[in-house]
Amino acid sequence: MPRPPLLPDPVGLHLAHLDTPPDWDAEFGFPGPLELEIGSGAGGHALEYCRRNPQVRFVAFEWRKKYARDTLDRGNKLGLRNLRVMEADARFVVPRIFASGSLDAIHLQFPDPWWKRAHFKRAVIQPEFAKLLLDKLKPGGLFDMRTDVQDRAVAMLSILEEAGFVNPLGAGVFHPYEPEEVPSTRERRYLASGEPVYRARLRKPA
Ligand SMILES: C[S@@+](CC[C@H](N)C(=O)[O-])C[C@H]1O[C@@H](n2cnc3c(N)ncnc32)[C@H](O)[C@@H]1O
Repeated sequence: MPRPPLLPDPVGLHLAHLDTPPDWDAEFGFPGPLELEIGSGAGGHALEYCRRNPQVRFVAFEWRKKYARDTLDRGNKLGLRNLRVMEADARFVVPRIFASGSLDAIHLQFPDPWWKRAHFKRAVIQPEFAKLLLDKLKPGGLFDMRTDVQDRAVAMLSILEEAGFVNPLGAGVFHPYEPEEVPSTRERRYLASGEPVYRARLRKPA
């Protein structure tokens, strides 16, 4: 009987297996700022951000195999040396592979497809994980959050501010749209339709 085809290894497995942070200079082959995206989906933000910012070493987490593999393939076709894609649950791997104070920025865009209140407990941003992300950022580092779900936006902002992130615009205040921002795949749809997007640009205290 023919053997069933084996699934390819998850993208980024060599990093996901590590118990301690790698030497990121060796991994990328050059020094520079280190940034993280959680839930990169179809990769619209990760790919364009890496293209515009070749000096940034960018690690994108996306646990769905097809999205992760497509993003990596498209990044390779574009010749992006500064992108790593991790097909893994960010909540379990981020704690191990980034040292405290090592990240210059964290990007989290339209994270939760589960927008009902009853589903809040499944959300990526929970109090403990928010504290962990704060620890991984450098002093002054950026947390860039966007979502179209108002309830989730308010809840995430409150959890992040409670964890110690500083909102330069004042607690609970959303950030206006900036035309030079790199839109995510999902965000492009809302920019075209004019539907509201709730944005926050928070900082770790310097
Ligand atoms: C609603 S989509 C948005 C994708 C993209 N950020 C955008 O704006 O187009 C959320 C994505 O996050 C991914 N995701 C959710 N939780 C995750 C986790 N803990 N680790 C890795 N990926 C996750 C999902 O698979 C999904 O592709």
